[in-house]
Amino acid sequence: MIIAVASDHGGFKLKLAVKKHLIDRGYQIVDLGTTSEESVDYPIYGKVCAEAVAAGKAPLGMVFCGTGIGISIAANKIHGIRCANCTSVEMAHLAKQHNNANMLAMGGRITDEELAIKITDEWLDTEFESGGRHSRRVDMLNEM
Ligand SMILES: O=C(CO)[C@H](O)[C@H](O)[C@H](O)COP(=O)(O)O
Repeated sequence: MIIAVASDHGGFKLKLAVKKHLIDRGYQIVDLGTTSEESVDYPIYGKVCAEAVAAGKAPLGMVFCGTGIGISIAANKIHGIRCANCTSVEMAHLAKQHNNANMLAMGGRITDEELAIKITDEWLDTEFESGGRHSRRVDMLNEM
């Protein structure tokens, strides 16, 4: 499976760590930037990654900034994107089980690499609980 990833400068190092883990797990990664810790603007990278997911170039996307907040806000501007900014394994579990989040955001200045990898694995390995109230609510989001 392909996963699109992107970050600003604040999430750059965490993106590299998570990217390595994803490659070790057998995923194919499309890295849409940034390419260093030089200061850049997170809306650009949230948008480009979300557009790749919305266009079907990758079924899932991951974005990283200093807090995960700005880049997730940017990603959620794109139709069809449900980007969850997660700081715990439980949030990652529910983001997939209830919200069917197709993008995960994390903050390089908030979450250390070890926890970020646990959050990533939980999000990837949890199934969406489809067919009931959660499907109805996700359908409502998709209609907005
Ligand atoms: O967290 C972020 C946006 O929500 C960014 O990654 C930055 O950390 C934040 O905007 C601060 O930016 P700075 O230019 O590195 O001070």
